Amino acid sequence: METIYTEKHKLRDAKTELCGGELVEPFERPSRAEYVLDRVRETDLGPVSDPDDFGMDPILAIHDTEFVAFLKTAPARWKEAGFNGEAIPTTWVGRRMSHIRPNHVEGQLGYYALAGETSLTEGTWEAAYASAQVALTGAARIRAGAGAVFSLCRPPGHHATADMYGGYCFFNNAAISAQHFLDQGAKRVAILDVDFHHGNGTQDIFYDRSDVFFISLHGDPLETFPYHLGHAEETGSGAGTGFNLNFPMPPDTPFDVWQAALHKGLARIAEYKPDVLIISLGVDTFETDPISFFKLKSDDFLTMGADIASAGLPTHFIMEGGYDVDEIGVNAVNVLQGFERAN
Ligand SMILES: NCCCNCCCCCS
Ligand SMILES: [Zn+2]
Repeated sequence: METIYTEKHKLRDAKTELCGGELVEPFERPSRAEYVLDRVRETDLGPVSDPDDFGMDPILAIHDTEFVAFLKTAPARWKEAGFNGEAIPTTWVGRRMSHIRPNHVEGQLGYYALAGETSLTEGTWEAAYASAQVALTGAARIRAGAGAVFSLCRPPGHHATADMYGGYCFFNNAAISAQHFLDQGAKRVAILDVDFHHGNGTQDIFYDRSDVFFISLHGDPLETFPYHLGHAEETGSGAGTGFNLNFPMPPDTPFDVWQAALHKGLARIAEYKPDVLIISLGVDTFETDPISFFKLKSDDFLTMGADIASAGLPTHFIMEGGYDVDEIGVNAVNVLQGFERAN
């Protein structure tokens, strides 16, 4: 299986994350992509290629122009406003408050942020742009006939909506890939999000549409991030009713319970008959992941990959989360190897 990767992910190198009332070293750090790349090479998974550049249009097909411009200018504006640390929001649109966008960068941070752990820094925009190109290049490989491809995206994307960032995400790489497939002639795209955290951004983007079927297996939002979306009763709206499927699961969920939900999701994907399957591949479902609470073991990721292969669809794997840095390479590539062996 070919891997698409770029060194430009290193431009996203925030020094602080707000966690537990402290500024800590971010969990979403450059070494994550390097561990995965090392494992790709160690296992001879396949060639590693640089991304092509598809420009801004596929990003703007998903994200609002003002939001994209904000991400680009906010770090410099933050400094000009006299703040010394990295740009972290401190105010949000509370209940029954106005949705008029403030002028001041401090107000705009809360207007565009859905969470406060993710600092905005110089280089973030460029890294997010490059990550989207990694996704788009993977999509192009599938369109050119590849049965499967791995877009080693960093920063991740599944928490980003059309006009909000957070949860370490800025541009929604899976959504950008899905829209690109549709713009290039696909009729139906399924996105299966196996990251521990609900893909609130991807759900939000396609919630009222039937041409993208979004399925997510994740920690119950009553107990974990993103907290404010991801419940089972969220099944889509308008034309999208029935094309959104959430499987929230409790703390300490073991693989057999998780896999039962996967099989239900794969059955619904088979009924939907998509032209392509996009996998939002987060491996923070791992038993020792520092910010999650499922109990998958490394071998379970091999089984996960084999189960995904059983769908028999062209499959675009897009890297999302996974934070137990040492193990992230083994677990992510185990999914890809399990997929390959089953094919
Ligand atoms: N103190 C940790 C809080 C983490 N909150 C954001 C989690 C984003 C996961 C992206 S896959
Ligand atoms: Zn996650």
